Amino acid sequence: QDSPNNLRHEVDARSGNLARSQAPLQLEPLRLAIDQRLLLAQAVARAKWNARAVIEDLPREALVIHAAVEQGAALGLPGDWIDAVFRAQIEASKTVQRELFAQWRAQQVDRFDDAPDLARTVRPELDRLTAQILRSMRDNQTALRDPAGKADVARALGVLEARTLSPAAVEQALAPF
Ligand SMILES: C=C(O[C@@H]1C=C(C(=O)O)C=C[C@H]1O)C(=O)O
Repeated sequence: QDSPNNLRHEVDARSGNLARSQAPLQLEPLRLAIDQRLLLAQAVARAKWNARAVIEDLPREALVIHAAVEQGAALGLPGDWIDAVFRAQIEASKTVQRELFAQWRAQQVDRFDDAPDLARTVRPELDRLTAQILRSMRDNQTALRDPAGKADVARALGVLEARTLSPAAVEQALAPF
């Protein structure tokens, strides 16, 4: 109740910084969804490794972006913003996958016993995360698009479990924010 966060907002309110006190950042759902999407790249990579498939699937990428832009429009989100955010998530996912493939090639991994089904299991989960990312973008649209709030947003989103997997991928995923 008296968390540093609440105290900070009280101080802001008393000093007349109402805009800020009325709109505390609620970026935890967005942070989690971005993190989960990146972590899922491990499952994607395993499925592709077992199938001897290539990492990049441009028709699927176009579908992901198209669906996100359409769903985002229904939530009142601008298409160019959605486009940039999802292109970044896709590039980040491919970075994780490429790094894993490089490791597995070096270790001469043959096949995994426990690779998930990409189309039936993993992609539906990615689609669910797309919806979650869009909802939290809608819920925090003002804060996320305010250039003055960049540092706060970066702090709120910055700690991702996926960083242990690939710091480079995390940088890519967070770049549009
Ligand atoms: C995650 C995948 O790998 C790549 C990344 C994609 C994504 O992040 O949505 C889509 C297609 C692929 O280029 C996938 O194939 O589903």
